[in-house]
Amino acid sequence: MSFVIKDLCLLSGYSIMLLMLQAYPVSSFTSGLPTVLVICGPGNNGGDGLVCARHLKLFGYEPAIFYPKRPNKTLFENLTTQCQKMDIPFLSEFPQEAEVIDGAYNLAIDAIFGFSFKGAVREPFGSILNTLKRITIPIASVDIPSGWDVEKGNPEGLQPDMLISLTAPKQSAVHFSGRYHYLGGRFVPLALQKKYNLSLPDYPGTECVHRLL
Ligand SMILES: NC(=O)C1=CN([C@@H]2O[C@H](COP(=O)(O)OP(=O)(O)OC[C@H]3O[C@@H](n4cnc5c(N)ncnc54)[C@H](OP(=O)(O)O)[C@@H]3O)[C@@H](O)[C@H]2O)[C@H](O)CC1
Repeated sequence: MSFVIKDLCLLSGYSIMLLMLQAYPVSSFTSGLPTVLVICGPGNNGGDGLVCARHLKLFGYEPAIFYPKRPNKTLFENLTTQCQKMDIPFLSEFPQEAEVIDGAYNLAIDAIFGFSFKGAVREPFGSILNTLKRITIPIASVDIPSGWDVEKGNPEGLQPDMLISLTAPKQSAVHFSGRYHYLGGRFVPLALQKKYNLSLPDYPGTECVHRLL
């Protein structure tokens, strides 16, 4: 059964936005605008970030995107255009100082790498992750904290406040120690659940997300 990646990115990105509304509602941002920094990587995890930014904007947040390595693929070009047409700013460079990020944003969304991350981090993402490790505003990681091994995690890596597992929690999720762990993406057909012996929780009613922690 082949999924259409773009649909799954769209569903995942929407699910991610729903969790933001639950865990970090606009009203909780006491210091002014609910500004959110979305850092997008070069693959589908980055695609999730683009979709999430667009939905956050619709719900009253003020996202800004840093997207340093953009694949020459129509899907990602279109997702980028959608954000541009919604006046979501794309940063031309990444603030190296953690204090600058802490001062300008109330939340960071880590949509850099998901389950295809492997090996030593290649630039510019090594520097980006080093800065993100020093910020004090909450970080929400999409699917897997970027820089973590999908199974073993990374004790020296990012320690996000929120983890949004997509489809099913990855093995590394056992190492997650933040406050919020959600499962998003109500799009796994029963046949696939049975085929991969996935024991996914039931989503109540019309919910697309499920809080695990
Ligand atoms: N695949 C699906 O069914 C869906 C996935 N979703 C989300 O997407 C990710 C997995 O997406 P994928 O595109 O397979 O890969 P990533 O986004 O995790 O990584 C993308 C690229 O990152 C580069 N990379 C990998 N390792 C490193 C490294 N050590 N240093 C620097 N860069 C690295 C690599 O690109 P290169 O061109 O540089 O080789 C990867 O291609 C999944 O986790 C979900 O979040 C959708 O949500 C739904 C469907």
